[in-house]
Amino acid sequence: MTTARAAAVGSLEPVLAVSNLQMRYGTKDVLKGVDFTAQRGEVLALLGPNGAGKTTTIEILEGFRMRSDGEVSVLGTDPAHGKEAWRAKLGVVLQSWRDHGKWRVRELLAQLGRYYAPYSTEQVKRPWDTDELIEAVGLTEHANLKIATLSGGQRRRLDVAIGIVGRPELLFLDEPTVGFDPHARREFHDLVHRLSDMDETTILLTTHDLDEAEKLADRILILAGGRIIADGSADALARKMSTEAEVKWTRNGERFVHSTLDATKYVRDLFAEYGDQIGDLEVRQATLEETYMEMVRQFEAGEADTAVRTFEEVTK
Ligand SMILES: Nc1ncnc2c1ncn2[C@@H]1O[C@H](COP(=O)(O)OP(=O)(O)OP(=O)(O)O)[C@@H](O)[C@H]1O
Repeated sequence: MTTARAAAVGSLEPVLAVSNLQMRYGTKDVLKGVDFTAQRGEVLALLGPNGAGKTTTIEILEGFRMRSDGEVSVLGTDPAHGKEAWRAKLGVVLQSWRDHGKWRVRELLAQLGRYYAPYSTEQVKRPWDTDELIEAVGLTEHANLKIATLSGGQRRRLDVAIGIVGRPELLFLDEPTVGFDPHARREFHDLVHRLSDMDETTILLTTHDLDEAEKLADRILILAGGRIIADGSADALARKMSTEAEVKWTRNGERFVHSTLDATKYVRDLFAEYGDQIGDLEVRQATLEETYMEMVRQFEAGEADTAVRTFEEVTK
């Protein structure tokens, strides 16, 4: 096979392929059969309640944790057997801060970047130029400061810089925006878009925040009850929902509320019967967020099975 052809075939392979992934801690099954794939350049958000297994999933894909069962391929390699050259193509931003407090921002990034130099290619120069990287994450004014003096949000930006200094093909971000103010959050979202659009970086991020997932991700994967219970774009998930709508109106000074699956027909019938007597009409469909939050509430109240079943019913 020619090199060009091999590259073309290679690019069609999914960057991530996960099939029937299972993880058991002691007697507790946390992942019971997780399935998904990601193509090059896609941004995926793995969303789910506390304890659903998001970090576990991401750690298995990073090669930091051994799975109990299932098939996993990350950039064509089983992470359980990934070598240095494979690891150099991954970027990882963990949840917890690894302390390098006495280092200065620029110094640390330049130092970490050296590790990636042997993996530089014609297409992808590695590492990222230190000052350009610092600018990309919005730390230019802080480049010469000791890390211990940075605020929480600035440290998180540095975490992101550490994760992308080697210009990864695939980037894992575990709850990247915790501690960001709205401005830092918006800048971070711009950075994620830039990485996926310009560098075709594939990104898998975990978040609790549906709003963030909607803003950032091409696809949202909802993990609950040990499985992916929804997989699609925010629009597709919202469209799939066939929940009841609430119709409110007044007639002769009296207020009425009615729940119905077919609001259009109900309102048509209402006008056919009462015409001009109808006032203050309001029709509200539950949003994806409301449905998701209800699922999380039930999940956190210990009703995991009910939560998953209800959510699946409304999004099927
Ligand atoms: N090393 C471990 N040993 C035993 N149980 C563990 C271990 N790591 C995680 N767990 C348990 O597995 C479940 C999933 O944890 P995980 O951290 O993957 O969830 P998460 O979705 O990332 O949660 P959060 O949103 O709170 O970060 C939890 O019940 C957790 O207590």
